[in-house]
Amino acid sequence: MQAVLLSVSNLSKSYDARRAVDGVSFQVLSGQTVGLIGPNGAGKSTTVGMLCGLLRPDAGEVLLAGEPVMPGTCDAKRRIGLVPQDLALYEDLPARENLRLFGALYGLAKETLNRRCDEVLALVNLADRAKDKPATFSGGMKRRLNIASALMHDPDLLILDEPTVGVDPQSRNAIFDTLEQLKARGRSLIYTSHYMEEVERLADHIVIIDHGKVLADESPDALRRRLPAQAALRVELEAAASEALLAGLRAEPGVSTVHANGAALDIGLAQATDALPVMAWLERAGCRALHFSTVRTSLEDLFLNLTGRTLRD
Ligand SMILES: Nc1ncnc2c1ncn2[C@@H]1O[C@H](COP(=O)(O)OP(=O)(O)OP(=O)(O)O)[C@@H](O)[C@H]1O
Repeated sequence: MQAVLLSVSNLSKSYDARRAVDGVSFQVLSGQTVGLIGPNGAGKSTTVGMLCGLLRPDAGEVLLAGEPVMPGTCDAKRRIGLVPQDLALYEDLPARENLRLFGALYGLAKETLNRRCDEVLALVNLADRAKDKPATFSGGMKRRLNIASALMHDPDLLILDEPTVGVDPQSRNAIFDTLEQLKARGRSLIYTSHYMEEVERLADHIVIIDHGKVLADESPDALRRRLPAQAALRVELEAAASEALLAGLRAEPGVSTVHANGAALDIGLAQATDALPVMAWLERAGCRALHFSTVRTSLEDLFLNLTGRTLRD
């Protein structure tokens, strides 16, 4: 059985009257990747700040291998690497010198510094740009260097706060390659995002957070089993449907959910094959469809189902 590396219990934090994090608990097992997902303002960055000991919780505690992580403590924090949402790099210092600086801050000896620079530059695929300044890098390359700097002290747990914001698709894939390599080497990761497909790709376990509270804390497979619909029928009608019609639609066999946004209907179906009977029902009810499509549901739909809102506005 995997040992518990990080244990988060009942974390809470308010900014004045606003409760940003409200009783958050979860665990990260050794070697596990946990995806922390929620919309803008859900409380992810505030949680991350407390996990790294940068922010003091109002209540609750964070233990890394049994040791408390708090502002002012040191030992446990040395085992954590943080990739913050905002880039933390010196633009006019060559990439390798940036890394040496971060390594020196962690007290690495000279030989270890040089070796780790080579290792992490190779890991993030920037070995050929070691002498160049970040000021000449693309957004994605800067992100990769930012990840490299958090890895200099070879942490057991790497925490990444929305590492793909402003990143081109090629660099995004390079970031995933790096993280997959770290996973294969047994490192533990916490990855925050408001993109479910990113979290699904990497995470062994997903914690869904909204308004500072944990809504779900399960494996991707267990979450998928909670989806009320396996497919969705999206229909654009000529005019908005009446409440009576929506109620009738909800009562139809095979229909699990109906969300209406003006003339657009998003109909959750138990099976993709329920789409045709539902279209026939709409026609019999006198609704003219201008456009329709069917899609397989994804974990993004689970968030919609749990909160009535989409992950991104
Ligand atoms: N320093 C601060 N002072 C006051 N309020 C804050 C501060 N930092 C965050 N908040 C508020 O706390 C709530 C949670 O914010 P937080 O940044 O933790 O969420 P998030 O999920 O990381 O969002 P995003 O994806 O936009 O970064 C929000 O309502 C935010 O406005």
